Amino acid sequence: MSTPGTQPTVEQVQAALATVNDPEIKRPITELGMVDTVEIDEAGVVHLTVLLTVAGCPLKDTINRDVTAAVTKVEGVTGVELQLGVMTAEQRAGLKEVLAGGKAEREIPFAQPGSLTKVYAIASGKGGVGKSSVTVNLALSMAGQGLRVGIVDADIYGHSVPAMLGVADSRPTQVDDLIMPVPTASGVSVISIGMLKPRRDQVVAWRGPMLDRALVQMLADVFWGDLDVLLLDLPPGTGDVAISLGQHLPGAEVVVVTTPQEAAAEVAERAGTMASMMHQRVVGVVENMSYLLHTNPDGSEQRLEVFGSGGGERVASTLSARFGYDVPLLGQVPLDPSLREGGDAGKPIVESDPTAPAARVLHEVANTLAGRGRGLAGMQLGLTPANRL
Ligand SMILES: Nc1ncnc2c1ncn2[C@@H]1O[C@H](COP(=O)(O)OP(=O)(O)OP(=O)(O)O)[C@@H](O)[C@H]1O
Repeated sequence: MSTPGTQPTVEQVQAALATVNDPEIKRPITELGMVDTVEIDEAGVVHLTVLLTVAGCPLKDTINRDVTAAVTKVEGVTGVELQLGVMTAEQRAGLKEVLAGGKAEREIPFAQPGSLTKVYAIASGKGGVGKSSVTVNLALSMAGQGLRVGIVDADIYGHSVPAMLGVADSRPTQVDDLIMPVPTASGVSVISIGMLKPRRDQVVAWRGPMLDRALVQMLADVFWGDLDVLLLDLPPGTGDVAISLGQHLPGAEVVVVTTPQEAAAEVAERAGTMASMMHQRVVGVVENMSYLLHTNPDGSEQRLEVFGSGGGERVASTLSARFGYDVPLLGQVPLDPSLREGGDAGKPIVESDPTAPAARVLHEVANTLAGRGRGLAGMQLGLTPANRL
């Protein structure tokens, strides 16, 4: 037993631990929430648990050595019993928050090589074809399967996603320069370019560099946590946002939304080609407003092709031929007043009327996209640097 006066205190041990940096993060382990428990017994032996960020951390020996050395130096310490544990997902989320909050340099988590988040950009040639409706319904359908889903609404003309999800009036909480995405009732996290404006009704003339900053802010300054899927609602066309996205997230894959109309299909092909120029893979085409189901007086059903037919098929086959890989038609979503009503009411059709034909098709598309694995097969290995285009 140590003599009176030399018994170390927990504070002294904590102060010693504060001198130990995590070797990878290069910040004190005490700041990172890695020190779990500290106890000192009567004999002056320090029993402590240090949590590693991931199991099998390759640098655990270094941490073990540094912690033991630092604590041994505290006056009165007669021994160190160090146990290494692993952070829970929640503790890791807390750690990430600490990191993102204090970071000067911004990093897009989804652009990091180890990112496990699938990123789908939903694009269209022209406005009003239902791109936002498709985005929110796919998100909710995937969330319904238990996936962690985030949406970035980058549509500068429409930014209608928050209203469709019932969070039109919500503003994101900000912790220092870290922005928390707005959670919806169904657990989807959303951030909209409209939320970055000081006032909702404010008109902003988004220009290239400003748009680029806004996109990076929505990707890097928002604490997304661990997402399985991130969906981006792009503005229609082949403009600045598509270029910025291609530069910042070349690994994003693109879903093209079109209507059956010839004119819509033609511009949709251009949006798809733009994505390919930015080395993004086009994973498929969704045809929306394909037909209206009409019940005849005799009870039989008929498909009224209000906007013509064949647009989705045409975009899919043109892009397949152009890129040399299969760009499938993922689904044909019928016109359905309850799809519009659901969007207007903040309760999209896959939740409000999940068995409606339109909802079924959207569920199918969501299943297809959610089921696509990661890997080189899904990546474009372009040789031209994106910023030269
Ligand atoms: N299949 C459908 N049946 C009925 N209404 C639909 C369908 N798809 C979309 N709509 C309605 O059409 C309107 C335009 O849809 P939406 O806002 O999703 O299009 P968008 O392509 O995102 O447009 P923008 O790019 O201009 O924002 C909305 O009112 C939406 O509710």
